[in-house]
Amino acid sequence: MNDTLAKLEETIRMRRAANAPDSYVASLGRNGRAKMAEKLGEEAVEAVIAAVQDDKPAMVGEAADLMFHLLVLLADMDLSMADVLAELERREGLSGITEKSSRGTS
Ligand SMILES: N=c1c2ncn([C@@H]3O[C@H](COP(=O)(O)OP(=O)(O)OP(=O)(O)O)[C@@H](O)[C@H]3O)c2ncn1[C@@H]1O[C@H](COP(=O)(O)O)[C@@H](O)[C@H]1O
Repeated sequence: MNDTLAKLEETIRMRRAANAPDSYVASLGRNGRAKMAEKLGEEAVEAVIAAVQDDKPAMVGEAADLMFHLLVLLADMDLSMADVLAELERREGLSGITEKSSRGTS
């Protein structure tokens, strides 16, 4: 997994465990999963708006917010980006099989 994502996941895990009052991650944890999911939805909408407006700097910022809030939600569900990447790799493997079979090779 990418180092930046791995480091951020570790920071999120530590902040959740420490539950410090000044930690944004901890405050998301205290507000509960429904609120975390709502936050992810808001960030997704902001990313959609940036894309429709073709605003590349805004898109980079919103995509970063989106990924951060996704990692927070995954952590709350005791999941991680490794689980997501494993699923993407599984799909990549499946598409390889489909491509081969459509070319008539086994
Ligand atoms: N990567 C991030 C990150 N990306 C986005 N955000 C926060 O996510 C929020 C984005 O929501 P909005 O754009 O809606 O802004 P907002 O209205 O201020 O947000 P709310 O108060 O409504 O939640 C902002 O408050 C950002 O600061 C982040 N907050 C923290 N991190 C990372 O998490 C680490 C731990 O943070 P703490 O828990 O605060 O120590 C930090 O060192 C950073 O590496």
